[in-house]
Amino acid sequence: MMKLTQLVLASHNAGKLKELQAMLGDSVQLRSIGEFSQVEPEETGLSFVENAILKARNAARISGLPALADDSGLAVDFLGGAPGIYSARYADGKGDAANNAKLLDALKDVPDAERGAQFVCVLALVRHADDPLPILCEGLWHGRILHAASGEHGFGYDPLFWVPERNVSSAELSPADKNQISHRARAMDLLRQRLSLK
Ligand SMILES: O=P(O)(O)OP(=O)(O)OP(=O)(O)OC[C@H]1O[C@@H](n2cnc3c(O)ncnc32)[C@H](O)[C@@H]1O
Ligand SMILES: [Mg+2]
Repeated sequence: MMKLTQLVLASHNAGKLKELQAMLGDSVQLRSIGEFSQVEPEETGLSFVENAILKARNAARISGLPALADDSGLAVDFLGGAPGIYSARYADGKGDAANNAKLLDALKDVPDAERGAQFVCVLALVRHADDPLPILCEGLWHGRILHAASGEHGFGYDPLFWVPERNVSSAELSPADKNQISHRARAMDLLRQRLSLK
């Protein structure tokens, strides 16, 4: 693998950029695809892997730089793994607050024992738009869906995600703590190994 000093992050989500740059440290500079284009590609894949590759190729094509994409979401056991790859679009694109309200409603009266869920993160790295061998790394984070939102940190579904190993919601973890144990942290650990960073 060539030495990477600059990567474009194929994401319009500021929360992801912050977390991924913090995890990478100074070794690699992450530039946002927002510097190059405001148009978001349609996420037409049927899996996190397909959507991550699609976003990475699109960003590499637009920027001319090697590209990293993060496709992630929340899979809720009681909902058969939904919202899954549709997590960002769960409430028809109305945003995080609407997504969280819809999830709480879908789990109304569901007891704690049946509220298990996993955050999923797939990172895809392509060296150029037509790269025939994207690097793929995944991470899972097991927890439970709370009955009400709690905490101010993070983004997305963090206020509803109970982290059993810490007894807090993931929005109550400090950013540094979340970045040690999250689905994204696990995927990034693998990516760093693949790239011989560390
Ligand atoms: O596609 P890009 O531009 O990267 O940004 P996005 O926000 O649309 O990202 P996804 O398509 O991967 O959808 C991810 C969804 O899962 C949520 N999500 C992912 N990681 C999360 C985390 O660490 N904490 C809370 N919610 C998370 C996030 O809020 C979105 O609703
Ligand atoms: Mg998206």
